[in-house]
Amino acid sequence: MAINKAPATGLWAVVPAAGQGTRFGAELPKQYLKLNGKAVIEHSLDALLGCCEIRGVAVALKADDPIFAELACATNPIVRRITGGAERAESVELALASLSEAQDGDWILVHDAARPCLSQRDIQMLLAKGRAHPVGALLAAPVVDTMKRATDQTEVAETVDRQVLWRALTPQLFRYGALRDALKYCREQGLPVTDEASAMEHCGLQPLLVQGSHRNIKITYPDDLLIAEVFLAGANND
Ligand SMILES: Nc1ccn([C@@H]2O[C@H](COP(=O)(O)OP(=O)(O)OP(=O)(O)O)[C@@H](O)[C@H]2O)c(=O)n1
Ligand SMILES: C[C@](O)(CO)[C@H](O)COP(=O)(O)O
Repeated sequence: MAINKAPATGLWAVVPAAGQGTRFGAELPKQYLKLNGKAVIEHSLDALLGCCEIRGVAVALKADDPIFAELACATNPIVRRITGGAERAESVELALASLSEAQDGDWILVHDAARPCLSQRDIQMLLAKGRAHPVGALLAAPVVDTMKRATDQTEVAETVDRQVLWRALTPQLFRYGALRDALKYCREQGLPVTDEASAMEHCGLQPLLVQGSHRNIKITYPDDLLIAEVFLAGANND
């Protein structure tokens, strides 16, 4: 893999793309579905590759993935492919391990392949605020609905104060060594990790929430693809 030359502390990216897209229910994993003429994952990678500070991008794929290699972004010299794991956290851990040139103090952006509407503005804001924070940061969006806690019978137990509730987005930005250590600790302890911030939280750390665009959706269900089409078409007005 060629490496972008950049001074000082390094910046690298990891893209978990080894999911099946079970909830989406398409024949292909959702990251390979067409969105405005390109695969979903190409949009996600293009956003990262637009950040010229990034030295290398490790993409975690399912074993024997036949599709990624056919995409134009697969030939980008700073993109490397690795085989992911059964869970997203395992895919991220394996991708981190493949970045053998990275130093413990370098920064890592972890971004879902399934989030194709990431803007340069959000990447730059996350980098500026996250690198100034001792732990690191994640893009996030405040919840917009009234939030209820449910009983076991799916009745309302209480209304939860939404002022303190945020939706976790990606990218998430952490130091290479600290993130590797946190993911390893959670794996060994059997702790649930649905995003990188949760691994850091299990280690007693408090990542910074950086408010990002509500357009940075994760493709989960078929309707999300239609919404992403509209968001991408209007991306210049973001
Ligand atoms: N074992 C896994 C599972 C998920 N992912 C990636 O993590 C991101 C977010 O996961 P999610 O939206 O849950 O994707 P899927 O696991 O594909 O979806 P589903 O849960 O509906 O099967 C996606 O880019 C997905 O490809 C991964 O790299 N490795
Ligand atoms: C990392 C993530 O995108 C943050 O919202 C999300 O946790 C991954 O998706 P999942 O649906 O929880 O697997």
